[in-house]
Amino acid sequence: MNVTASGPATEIGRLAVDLGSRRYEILVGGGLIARAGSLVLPLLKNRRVLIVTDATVGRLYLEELVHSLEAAGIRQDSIVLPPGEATKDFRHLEELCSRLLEARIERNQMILALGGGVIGDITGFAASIVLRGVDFIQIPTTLLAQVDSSVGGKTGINTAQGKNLVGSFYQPRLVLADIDALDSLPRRELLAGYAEVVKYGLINDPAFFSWLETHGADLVEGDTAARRQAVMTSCAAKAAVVAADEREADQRALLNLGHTFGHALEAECGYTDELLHGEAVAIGMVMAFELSAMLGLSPPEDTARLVRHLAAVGLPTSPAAIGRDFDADRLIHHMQQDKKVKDGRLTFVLARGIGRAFVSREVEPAQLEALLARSLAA
Ligand SMILES: NC(=O)c1ccc[n+]([C@@H]2O[C@H](COP(=O)([O-])OP(=O)(O)OC[C@H]3O[C@@H](n4cnc5c(N)ncnc54)[C@H](O)[C@@H]3O)[C@@H](O)[C@H]2O)c1
Ligand SMILES: O=C(O)C(=O)C[C@@H](O)[C@H](O)[C@H](O)COP(=O)(O)O
Ligand SMILES: [Zn+2]
Repeated sequence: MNVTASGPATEIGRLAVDLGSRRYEILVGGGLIARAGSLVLPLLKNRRVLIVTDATVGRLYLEELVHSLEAAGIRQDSIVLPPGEATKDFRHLEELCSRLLEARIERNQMILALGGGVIGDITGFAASIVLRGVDFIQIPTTLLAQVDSSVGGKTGINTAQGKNLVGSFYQPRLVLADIDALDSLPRRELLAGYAEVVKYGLINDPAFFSWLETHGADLVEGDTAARRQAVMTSCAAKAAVVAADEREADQRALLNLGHTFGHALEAECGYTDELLHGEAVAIGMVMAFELSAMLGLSPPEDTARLVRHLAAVGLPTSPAAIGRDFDADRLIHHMQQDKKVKDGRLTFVLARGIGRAFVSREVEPAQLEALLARSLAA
């Protein structure tokens, strides 16, 4: 943990994702939506943009964004999709592409994705395929999107076979993370995003995990400085991984900690509000630590410490918290669709303790079954 984010809330924190000619900046601070016009202007080849948002975010922030663009002399059209994970599907992708084309989008125009991870993922994917590629900018409005989904260029949709199974690697040209937008976020959504923040501590930053144990509750309760610090630290961690391994040949898989289990739980819940992505990740991270402890790799005290912290802020820590019965075979069936499967073998992100995650293809089917039997009985 070496990013410091002091200074007034309106001061802009700047980070970069170093991808050579596709390098882009992540700007973090207050009031960025209101300043978006002047911030995006230098990247535009044409003074017309297309905004994609969802109905909830649109009601809250579209007018402010449009006003800021107009003040900078930028014309805009907007497309509003329904809120929620169910929007990340083929039907809405088709609708979005059609509406971009009906709006006569041109290759030299910019798309602005204003919203959470759902809007960022589907808009980024549409941007990568419409006219064979149009530039886009991420304006993330959830904690999850600010610390994770807006950075790194994973775009896509869910399919009947599983989570994010159709998509592309397509980097944005800029990320504008306006931390003031987090003030209107429902607590449940904020907590879901917090799970991905905790993930960075668990992967390779034990000092950040300790910092979260001290400041996490303040962050959840609305402490702007704590939010800014957490977004900066998370984005710096993600940017470093993405710059080193953009297409997940190797170490980017660490960012998937908790996701092999989490995505299987989400699939079983049908991508509804029953289980949010971040909640699934919280439970999945505990399961990854339990599996690591079961294999004698990680001290059981670290699993207990993780569970204590997640529970203290109000996140679920086991499948039982979801309130439905899961079948181990069905979860394994979903896991077999994971994009990390190689030569038919599941890949897991395990840990040797907090801050010491690693990628493993050594988990035997019987060990996974034993872990699931234990987790599902808890
Ligand atoms: N591409 C990646 O690297 C990556 C990383 C992590 C997660 N994801 C994906 O992100 C998605 C989850 O994203 P999410 O948690 O942001 O969900 P989301 O986009 O569904 O947003 C959550 C809810 O909050 C509302 N909302 C958004 N901003 C708001 C605000 N400022 N105030 C009030 N309400 C607001 C939305 O309308 C929505 O109802 C999942 O599909 C997940 O797979 C992608
Ligand atoms: O950026 C990454 O890489 C991640 O794995 C971040 C995850 O938090 C995110 O949920 C991602 O969409 C999962 O990727 P997937 O490849 O498992 O679908
Ligand atoms: Zn995730």
